[in-house]
Amino acid sequence: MMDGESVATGAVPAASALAVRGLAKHFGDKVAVNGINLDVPAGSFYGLVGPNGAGKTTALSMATGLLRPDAGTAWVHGIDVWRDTLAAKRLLGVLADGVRLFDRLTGRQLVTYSGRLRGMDENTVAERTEDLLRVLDLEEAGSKLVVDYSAGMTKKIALATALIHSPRVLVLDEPFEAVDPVSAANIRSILSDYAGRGGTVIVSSHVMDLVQRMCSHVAVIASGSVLAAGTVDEVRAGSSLEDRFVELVGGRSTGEGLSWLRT
Ligand SMILES: Nc1ncnc2c1ncn2[C@@H]1O[C@H](COP(=O)(O)OP(=O)(O)OP(=O)(O)O)[C@@H](O)[C@H]1O
Repeated sequence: MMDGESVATGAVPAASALAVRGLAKHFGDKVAVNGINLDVPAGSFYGLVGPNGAGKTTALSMATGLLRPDAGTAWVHGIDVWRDTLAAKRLLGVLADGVRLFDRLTGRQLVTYSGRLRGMDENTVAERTEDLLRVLDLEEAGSKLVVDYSAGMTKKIALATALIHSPRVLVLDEPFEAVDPVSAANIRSILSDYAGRGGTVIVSSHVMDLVQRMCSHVAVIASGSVLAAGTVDEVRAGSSLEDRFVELVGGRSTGEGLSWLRT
């Protein structure tokens, strides 16, 4: 579907891994998300891009059962996120932006806790926790308190908590922010393998080059509305995604800039 066009209401979009219809949220006078529609095909690697304050985090929070929408709803594999929140959450792994972790636990304890909370058995949780710590280069840090982690380590341990139960749909808000290049490459290959095996990944990112290389689909959001959505090739329409993004969103300053900023 292009440009978030409206669809017939009433039908449950069961074919999509994640679908949202008419999703809206305002904070006081500020319209953060302005009635958006999106369809994320199952098995896709879906990028969500947009300028700062575009509404990406708000939209993803509403789509994953973390923030109640003013209007509209979301479905995960046909399950209404706001009618059957628990069932929808079982299918989801979420890396939320800025959500507090239980940071008085060690990394290993936090990941273990997430697995146990999902009802997984102890041995599987222990095995997967070690696997995750290893591929995310957190083996040593696993016995440190999360409160003492760097920003990148915190991002990686939060990602581990989103992966432990092998969800059908992963929703990751800026998963590469503050993460070093080697860990980022490891995370990219984990996510690509996962999508290759039928999982669905939705990532928000500001790195256009990464989205262009990594994602099969992309939606461009600005001022709470979807400006374009589809496969990456459809959206970039022969240009680079970065050029297309600037063209769609505008806002490049061409003036003199900060003439006083000099040595
Ligand atoms: N809890 C809140 N209270 C008030 N305003 C909010 C709140 N959360 C978000 N907003 C506002 O809603 C708008 C959308 O914010 P949101 O965090 O969804 O943007 P974003 O696209 O994720 O931005 P970024 O790329 O900078 O992370 C912004 O104008 C923001 O100031």
